[in-house]
Amino acid sequence: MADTGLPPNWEVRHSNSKNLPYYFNSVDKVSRWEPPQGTDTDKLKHYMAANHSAGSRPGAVPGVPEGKIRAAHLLVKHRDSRRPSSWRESEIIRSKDEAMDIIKGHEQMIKSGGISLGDLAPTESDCSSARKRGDLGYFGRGDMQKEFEDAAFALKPGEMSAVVETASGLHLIERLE
Ligand SMILES: O=C(O)CN(Cc1ccccc1)C(=O)c1nc(-c2ccccc2)[nH]c1C(=O)O
Repeated sequence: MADTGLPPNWEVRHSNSKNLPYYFNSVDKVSRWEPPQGTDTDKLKHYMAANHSAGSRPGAVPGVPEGKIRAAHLLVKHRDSRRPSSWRESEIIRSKDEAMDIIKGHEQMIKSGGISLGDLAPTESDCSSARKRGDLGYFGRGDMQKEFEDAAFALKPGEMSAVVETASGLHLIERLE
């Protein structure tokens, strides 16, 4: 079976009614228009180019907007953040150095395998995306602050950035797709 880059039990099928490929899980019997989490989109891109290129842009991955990636992040704000307030604290007074100590602690816990970024974000992130495990959805170049964009686009799916500083605060970024 050609390597689609999809997680186990997932396959690419074709919807004749919509004339579009979709993704089907042969065990759970579920289907979706977007590739499931954990897809290696580079491998899927090559598979699609070789097997489903009829009518679609070369290298296109159905359900993944062209040139976009999906990432989650954990944001620790400080008193010099552009908006030193969040769902967690109405007034954030910690210093940037204190924020750095906090986010480095989160980085170590994630790197040690003790906990994932998606498990930490809901309680520890100062971003409104905390309620979505830090998931920001798909975004392209030009959508985010430049430092954030450059760090996110340098990651491979599944990788986490070092601490990234933006006007919003200090971030850890995990590329999801
Ligand atoms: O920077 C500002 O002037 C205010 N912001 C921007 C913002 C505010 C609310 C919702 C989304 C973005 C934030 O501070 C902020 N930035 C982010 C952010 C920054 C980079 C990537 C993703 C999110 N989240 C937040 C937030 O409160 O929830």
